[in-house]
Amino acid sequence: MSPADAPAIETDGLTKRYGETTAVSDLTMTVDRGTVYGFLGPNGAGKTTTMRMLTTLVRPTAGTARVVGNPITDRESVTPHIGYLPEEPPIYDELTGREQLEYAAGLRDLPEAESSERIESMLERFDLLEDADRRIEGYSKGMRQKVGVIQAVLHEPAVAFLDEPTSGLDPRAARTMRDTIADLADQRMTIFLSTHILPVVDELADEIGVLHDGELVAQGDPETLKSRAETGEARSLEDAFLEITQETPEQPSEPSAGAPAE
Ligand SMILES: Nc1ncnc2c1ncn2[C@@H]1O[C@H](COP(=O)(O)OP(=O)(O)OP(=O)(O)O)[C@@H](O)[C@H]1O
Repeated sequence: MSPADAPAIETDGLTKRYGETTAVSDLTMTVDRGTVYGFLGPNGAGKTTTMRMLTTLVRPTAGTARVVGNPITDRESVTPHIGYLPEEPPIYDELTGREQLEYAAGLRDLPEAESSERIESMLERFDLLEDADRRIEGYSKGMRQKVGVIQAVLHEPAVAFLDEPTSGLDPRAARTMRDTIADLADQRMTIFLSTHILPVVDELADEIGVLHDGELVAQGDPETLKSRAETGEARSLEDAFLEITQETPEQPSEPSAGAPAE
């Protein structure tokens, strides 16, 4: 399969252990191109570890994964196709917002004319134009977050991994963020979206995966996850999430509703 036809993400038995702790256990999943995949799970479920493996920052203990057809063990083949917004975006206090984005574009070898146009339009979209020539050390948390997101998608990667993209944003900026994610997905970018803010996932995700104690315990589109398996009755995504991730030591991997994970 050529990279152009390959799914955005495919994992097979992906596992990461840290000593006695199994952070991610036998994760097998497929994310289609151009979709928003909501990646949910309680604190410590293994979401960040999964994203760090898929972005080549951490090596799996076992299993395999491909991002647009490229094995994650081959960092050079994967990185041109991905963007990553981690919890703490890698930005430099001593640069201005605009300089930071120009620097990020340079690392990606973007042609200057194209990148400066894109930087301007993203700065405008996120209401950062007025502050673009101030040093980042004077930015608020939300302003830093905006710069982090812009630099994750500036090179129009095939897959953007976004960890809590609306963190620290005021309601208007959070709205802009959600609209931007929807626009990017319309342009066939795949968004791998990890957040605890369930209405954001409910609004944007085509598919949701729920991780619990390192295992994928439920997967499906939002409506499927929200409908009670036994009665078909609808509930909120929050109710579904709480039910799926409640501690059931006797049957730890049996979600009570929603499509079971593959
Ligand atoms: N570098 C590490 N060394 C040891 N244990 C780790 C390391 N990174 C993660 N873990 C452990 O792996 C498990 C999964 O952590 P991870 O950060 O992936 O969870 P998460 O789902 O992203 O949580 P949160 O929602 O709180 O950010 C946790 O038990 C954590 O303590």
